[in-house]
Amino acid sequence: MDDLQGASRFNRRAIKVDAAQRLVLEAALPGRVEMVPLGQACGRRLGEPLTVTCDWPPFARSGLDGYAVRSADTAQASPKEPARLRVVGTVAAGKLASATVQPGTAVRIMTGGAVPEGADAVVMLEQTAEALEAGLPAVLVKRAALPGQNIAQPGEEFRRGSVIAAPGTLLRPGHAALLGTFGYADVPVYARPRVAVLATGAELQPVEAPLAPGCIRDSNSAMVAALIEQCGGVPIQLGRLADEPEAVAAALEEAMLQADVVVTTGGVSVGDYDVMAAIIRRIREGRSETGVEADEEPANKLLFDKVSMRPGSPTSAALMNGKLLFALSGNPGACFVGFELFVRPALQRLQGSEPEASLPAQVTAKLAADFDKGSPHERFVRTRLYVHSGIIHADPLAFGKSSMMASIPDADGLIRIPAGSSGAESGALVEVVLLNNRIL
Ligand SMILES: Nc1nc2c(c(=O)[nH]1)N[C@H]1C(S)=C(S)[C@@H](COP(=O)(O)OP(=O)(O)OC[C@H]3O[C@@H](n4cnc5c(N)ncnc54)[C@H](O)[C@@H]3O)O[C@H]1N2
Ligand code: MOO
Ligand SMILES: [Mg+2]
Repeated sequence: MDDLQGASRFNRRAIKVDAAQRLVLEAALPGRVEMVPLGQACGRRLGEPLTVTCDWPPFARSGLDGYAVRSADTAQASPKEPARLRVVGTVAAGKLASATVQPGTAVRIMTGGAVPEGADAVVMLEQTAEALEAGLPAVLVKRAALPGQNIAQPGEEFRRGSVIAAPGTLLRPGHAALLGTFGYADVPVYARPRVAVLATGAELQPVEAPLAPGCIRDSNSAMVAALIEQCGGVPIQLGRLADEPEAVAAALEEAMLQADVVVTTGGVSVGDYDVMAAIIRRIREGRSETGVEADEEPANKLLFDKVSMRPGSPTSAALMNGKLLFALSGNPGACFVGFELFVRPALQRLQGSEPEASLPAQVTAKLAADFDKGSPHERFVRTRLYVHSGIIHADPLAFGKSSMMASIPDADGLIRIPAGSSGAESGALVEVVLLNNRIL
């Protein structure tokens, strides 16, 4: 494997996590916009600004079941001396009144009904009594009504033309209510980024295979695919690749044709068969023969090939054929952390989220146990989070080594132990990167 030999294998320059994240967000730009039925829009990011299509409510609307009246007619009303009004019609929701409300009259009205002309208040049913006036239906109103009472005025909640939500907004069920109200049967949303997943490593067996000596099953592909789904992307699992640079380069070329982003795992360190390190080095040294080089923005460009962090220090990212390529570490813990810190923000950005908002949210938490740190790099420690007396506590999980996965399912966050420190003591305040932007 001559391509993997030589001094250039070792002169990778580590950059800080924040700088690496900035490079990723500069390279990841919002992608295609597509129309989806309203029922499928929640959880997607809006692709175009949507505006209010009519004043809301669109008509003066009763908030109660009762009677539409002229408030002046009830000014002297009391339980002892109620106002007596002739009932000249009924309005069900969805129907219009046949009569207007003239002095001395009322119209029976249901919640959501259009308040008839002439009325300026609605009296709730419980404050009235049915009566007769010269043998015709009438109502006794026992309390003075205030002008406007129990009526939602046209346009009081929304004005036509105002913005419902800006592009990049993550649509929630509440947005569905607004979009339904304003007639958006189809909604423009950012297309789900298609993300190819490739695992490298001759030791990797398919999940369904029995264990062979020296081999393990490929678990990273399933984890990365699930993470991609969680970010709103569409995973395209392309399976496992042997540690053969030409075969891997060809597979990447193929993957770039069908995906917006390619994620590989494994082979990114300094081992003899670390094939992704060789591919990334070709890009760094401008030796990639593939792709058309644009004048301004090269189609093949290294973003970083080492990050000052643990786990995941050899994590690399590049543009290849103009597409984002993330080469995550093979160690499951490092693979997971690399995804959260770099791939997730890229997928958010591709779906229109603002650069700053694309980064995982961070909270300050109280450390629930001492944490000793062996490495001089910034450390990302998988942790459980819980709230006690209104304060977020971070309880570091056992089995947190880069090569270990036992702590990944229980992790709610990643404690950031700064570079240069020797760890942190129980009770100290620490910064925690949230996983999937959720505390619990
Ligand atoms: N001499 C040095 N050795 C290593 C260094 C170093 O700086 N100098 N860095 C270490 C660090 S840190 C990490 S992290 C790993 C990175 O390894 P690679 O990204 O090259 O990954 P592999 O060598 O392919 O595999 C590492 C480990 O993970 C297992 N693996 C790989 N793929 C999968 C998969 N799809 N599913 C489950 N497990 C997988 C693999 O069998 C290995 O055990 O390098 C250190 N070495
Ligand atoms: O940086 Mo590697 O991911 O520890 O172990
Ligand atoms: Mg390796």
